[in-house]
Amino acid sequence: MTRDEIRTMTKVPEPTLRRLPWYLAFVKLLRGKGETVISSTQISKEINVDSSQVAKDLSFVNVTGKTRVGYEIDALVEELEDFLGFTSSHKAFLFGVGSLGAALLHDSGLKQYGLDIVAGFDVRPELDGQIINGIPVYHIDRFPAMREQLGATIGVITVPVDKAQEVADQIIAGGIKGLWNFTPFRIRVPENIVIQNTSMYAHLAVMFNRLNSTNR
Ligand SMILES: NC(=O)c1ccc[n+]([C@@H]2O[C@H](COP(=O)([O-])OP(=O)(O)OC[C@H]3O[C@@H](n4cnc5c(N)ncnc54)[C@H](O)[C@@H]3O)[C@@H](O)[C@H]2O)c1
Repeated sequence: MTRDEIRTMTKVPEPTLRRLPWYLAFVKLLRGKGETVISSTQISKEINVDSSQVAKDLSFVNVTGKTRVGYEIDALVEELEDFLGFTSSHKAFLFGVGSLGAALLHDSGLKQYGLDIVAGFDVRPELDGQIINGIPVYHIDRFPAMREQLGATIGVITVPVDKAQEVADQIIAGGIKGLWNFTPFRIRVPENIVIQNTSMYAHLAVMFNRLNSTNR
């Protein structure tokens, strides 16, 4: 079996997937400063991750470092972006154009990372037909037709917590395959559906807890 075949068959550990964007951001910064090569030791020092772990993480990506020289930065950036799915465009719909949903529609950074929100949906009639940051907003009733027309397969969920499951069921039935859930509700999904829960507040709780224990 070739190295590439082994790579595609191996399930990438989630911690690796979480660390790789940190490496990417760092090497892009270095590239901006005119650097052309980087070693895993340098990445390790900057990101504060063991250098053998950095090498192991990068072994999932299609790059090979040269002994005592390291990785070519251009190639590393290109391969990391490609590997992380940031170079291809993933079409998404956003459900719940309230305070968080509208803020996400305003975030142009998502597109740079490969998430292209092509429409927003809400139940409030006054939002139907509005354009936010170039993105059209429709009444949720128009979801089946728009799904057919625009072909998005990812749903960003920013509805009130008590509506999360209902909206998820509705959009999965309509063909959505991946959910990026911002609500604090643990949405249940069929096995073939990918779900990613994201909470700023969970990170905040970790920070508060650490602050309390370090400043005691
Ligand atoms: N993950 C995070 O870090 C984070 C941060 C902020 C808020 N949240 C969560 O995000 C969600 C939204 O918060 P918010 O402050 O933007 O609330 P909000 O009330 O401002 O917005 C919710 C929107 O959803 C719409 N909505 C209600 N039912 C709907 C349905 N069936 N289909 C489509 N749209 C529907 C409402 O009309 C409203 O516009 C909440 O669940 C909140 O807990 C998460």
